[in-house]
Formats: sequence, C-alpha cells, structure tokens
Amino acid sequence: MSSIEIKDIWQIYDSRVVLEKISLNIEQGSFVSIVGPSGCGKTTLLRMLMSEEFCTRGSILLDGIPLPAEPTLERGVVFQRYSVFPHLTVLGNVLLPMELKASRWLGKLLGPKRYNAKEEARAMLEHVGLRHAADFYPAQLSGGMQQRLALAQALMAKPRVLLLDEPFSALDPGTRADIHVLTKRLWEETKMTIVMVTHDISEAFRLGTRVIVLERPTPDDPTKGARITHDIPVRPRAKDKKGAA
Ligand SMILES: Nc1ncnc2c1ncn2[C@@H]1O[C@H](COP(=O)(O)OP(=O)(O)OP(=O)(O)O)[C@@H](O)[C@H]1O
Repeated sequence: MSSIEIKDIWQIYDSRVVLEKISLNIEQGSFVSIVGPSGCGKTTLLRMLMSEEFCTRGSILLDGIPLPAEPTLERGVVFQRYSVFPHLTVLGNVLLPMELKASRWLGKLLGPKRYNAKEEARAMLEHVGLRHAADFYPAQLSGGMQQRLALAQALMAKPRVLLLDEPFSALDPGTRADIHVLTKRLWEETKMTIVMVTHDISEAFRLGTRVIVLERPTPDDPTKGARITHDIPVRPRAKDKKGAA
C-alpha cells in the first residue's frame, strides 16, 4: 500500500488556481523531492500534508485513511528556520515531543519516565552530533547545529512521515553537505517516508529516490494551476548503495 495517496487535489485561493489535478502515490520509505519555480505551490502542498492547509477539492490519505484535520506527531516537519523552540535548551527541545506524546496538555513527564526520556533524548543528540551542546539554547548554536537539532526533534516523535520545507537552504555549502549525509543516514535507519521541498535541483537528486516537478503551464493565467510536469525516479548511485551519501 502507498504510504501517502494524493488524489486529484486542487487549491484555489480567491478564484486563483494554485494547484490543479495533483495526484501522487508516495510509497512508504521513499524520499520524494519536490522542485518547481517560486510560487508554484510547493509549500502549499507540504502544508496540506501537514494538515495546516486544506485542499479546495480532492483528498489525501495516509495509509488508506484520510489525513487528520490537525497536525499530528506522526507527521514531523522541519522548516528552513525556526523549527525549534528558542526558550528551551537543546535537550529540552528534543525531550518535548516525548513529553507531548505522554501528556498533551501538561507537556511534562515525571519520575522514572522522565529519566528514561532524557536518556533517549541524549542518545538522539549523540546520534546527530549535539550531545556536547545539550544545555545550550538554540541562539547559541550555528545554523547547521540548529537544523541538526530540528531534525533530532522531529525524529524523537518517531514520525511515519517527515516533511522538509527547504530545510538546508540557509546553510553554507560545507555544512549542507554534512547535513545531507546525516539526513540520508537517518532516513535509511528509520525507513520513514520523507517529502522534501527544495529549490536546489542537485540536492533534490542527491537525496531523493524520486523527484517531482511542479509547474504552472501558463504562469500569468489565474485559471490554470501548477501540475506535476515530471515525475523522475532516481536510481541510487553505486556508492550510495554501499552506504556513502
Ligand atoms: N493562505 C493563502 N491565501 C492566499 N494565497 C496563498 C495562500 N498560501 C499561499 N498562497 C499563494 O499560493 C501560491 C503558492 O505559494 P507557495 O508558498 O506554496 O509557493 P512555493 O512554490 O512554495 O513558493 P517558493 O518557492 O517561493 O517558496 C503563491 O502565489 C501564494 O501567494
């Protein structure tokens, strides 16, 4: 079964068609990159997958069931910036999804459960190379460290689907290359489904198992929305198969 089924969705804002007839089956465990010109509706599509936006027509199913009306922890998200909470330490940020899972309203774990959750959070920080920064606040981290923290935070909820909205675009090339390796490793280890919006074509092909291109056929015509113009399977390169990124 497809993990995500997008069925003939349209998005129309004030009689301007933004997305038109978008249908896409995304298999569980795939890494789908979405590219396209600015303003073609990439983020709108991602926001729909998060339940932060609702399509005018059509439907989206997750494992055969319509998406919940609200964002849920099974769908993690990392934005270009500001995905983490500035008033919480690095450890506090990574702990938060587990606290929310345990008690949505109180947002706190107590006693041995808190101790165990902290151990798990520290292990995740180790995994993304941030254990030494557990007591720092996000403002004290570099951009690359903040995005590693955002990934760690999203992964703590063990999401089935991870949605990435230009997550690496603010990073310098060296940091970006490092975080590509980390993202690919985390994706391979967790076997989750990832949908990533990016402007960077090489990043789309480097990370994705499939690249979707969205484009408006006639950019100035408000009655015609963006459609999927290309759906490109990406064959893993030989060295990727051996585990390198
Ligand atoms: N809530 C909204 N109300 C009205 N128009 C909206 C709304 N959300 C998005 N739009 C419009 O929909 C279009 C697509 O926006 P979206 O942010 O999805 O594009 P994008 O492809 O992600 O762009 P970029 O690559 O520049 O980030 C834009 O014209 C935007 O102004």
